[in-house]
Amino acid sequence: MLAWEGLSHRYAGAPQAIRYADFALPRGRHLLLRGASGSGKSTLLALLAGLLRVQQGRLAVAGTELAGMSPRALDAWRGATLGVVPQRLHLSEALTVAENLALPALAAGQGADPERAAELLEALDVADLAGRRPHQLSVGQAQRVALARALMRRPRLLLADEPSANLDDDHTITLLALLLDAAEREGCTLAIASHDARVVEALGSRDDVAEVVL
Ligand SMILES: Nc1ncnc2c1ncn2[C@@H]1O[C@H](COP(=O)(O)OP(=O)(O)OP(=O)(O)O)[C@@H](O)[C@H]1O
Repeated sequence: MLAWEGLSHRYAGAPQAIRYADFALPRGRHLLLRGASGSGKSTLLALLAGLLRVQQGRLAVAGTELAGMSPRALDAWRGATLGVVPQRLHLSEALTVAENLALPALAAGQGADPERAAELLEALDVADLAGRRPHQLSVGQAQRVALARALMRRPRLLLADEPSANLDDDHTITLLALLLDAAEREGCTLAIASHDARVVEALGSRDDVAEVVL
């Protein structure tokens, strides 16, 4: 599902490249990417998502070798393969929850899928919030909506960058359970980047989670 070899990334003007030790995610495992601030977690997630181009080395995600793909091909691949729960949720305030869930399909030039949206909101226990706008949601509800949006197009890989940032202990534990449950139900692989000790403690001991420490 995920593997890289000889992978490094150098930002323009940076004195040196960030180098990643070779890694292959065992089948059936989720990924916990951890490391100190500035160690390169977000950069690696951006590479996995095809948002940064592979400059050096090889990177295979869900059976696709990303090095050498054109930006256009990467865009299409990303939309069909990945779901992303961003650190700041980026729900559109101008739209209702249901409309926010229609965005991924519309962005890909496809029709909205209200049945899929309803199914996900139900599974995430926020079915009654479909008509609300993001500012009318609690923190935990907004997290669920962002997760539902990430799952709309049935991704094979679900990426979450520092999902517990700004969450208290209870919300953090609940969110991790939601992410793991959703990955199980949807049959997708989860990749979480975090330097939060609570996340590391909750996920590090699970035998369905492999860790990469940067
Ligand atoms: N656009 C950029 N241009 C130049 N340098 C960058 C850029 N983005 C990140 N960096 C640098 O690359 C290194 C890795 O950054 P990255 O954001 O991947 O780390 P991180 O492990 O996700 O950190 P954090 O936990 O603080 O979010 C850091 O030294 C950072 O300063």
